[in-house]
Amino acid sequence: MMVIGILLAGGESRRFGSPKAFAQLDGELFYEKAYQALDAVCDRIVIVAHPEIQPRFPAELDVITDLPEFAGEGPLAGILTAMIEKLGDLYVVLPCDMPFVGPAETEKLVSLMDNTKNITAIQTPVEKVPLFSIWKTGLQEALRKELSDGGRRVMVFMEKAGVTWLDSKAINEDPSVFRNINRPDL
Ligand SMILES: Nc1nc2c(ncn2[C@@H]2O[C@H](COP(=O)(O)OP(=O)(O)OP(=O)(O)O)[C@@H](O)[C@H]2O)c(=O)[nH]1
Repeated sequence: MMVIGILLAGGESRRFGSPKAFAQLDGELFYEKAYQALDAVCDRIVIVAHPEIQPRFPAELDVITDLPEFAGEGPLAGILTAMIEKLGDLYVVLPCDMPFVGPAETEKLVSLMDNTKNITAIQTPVEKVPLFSIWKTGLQEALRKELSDGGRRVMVFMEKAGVTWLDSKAINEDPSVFRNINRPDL
């Protein structure tokens, strides 16, 4: 079983004002936090980065950019790119802007994965959290079609592909662990 981690860092960070992957929390960069969380459960990790920040990552990391035909077209473009570039059985997706998710959370998510569905993700009492999720292989063609048809919305694709939404409490009692940082003051 080959488990690939997909670290999403291909966004514009417009609301944040500077690249979120390189923002800091407790002396660590956001992308380092996400990397450590993925490292606990993945055989390999691929960072799908915005071209402008690709050179800033350490040379030993595997950093790619979106497929040219879908570049910058949102998280689905990043996920498809990683799935095409790295063949695996399972893909654990984590965005660079969820710095409170750590190894304990990725381990629980993997252990609670619903094998009967293509995607397993979580929902807190207030919202669904589509980008902290596990995707089975075999979705590449459906993803390509979705993007070619102009589909950009992650949750729309997830529902079409088949998704189980786990209660976030099963992974961490505190729902604020699953918040994503969009602005510098949050
Ligand atoms: N590979 C890739 N990742 C993306 C793309 N757009 C967003 N992401 C990532 O998906 C996650 C959620 O992104 P958002 O916060 O919605 O968007 P953002 O572009 O980073 O920020 P804003 O410009 O403020 O909307 C982050 O980890 C982004 O880096 C994209 O086009 N390609």
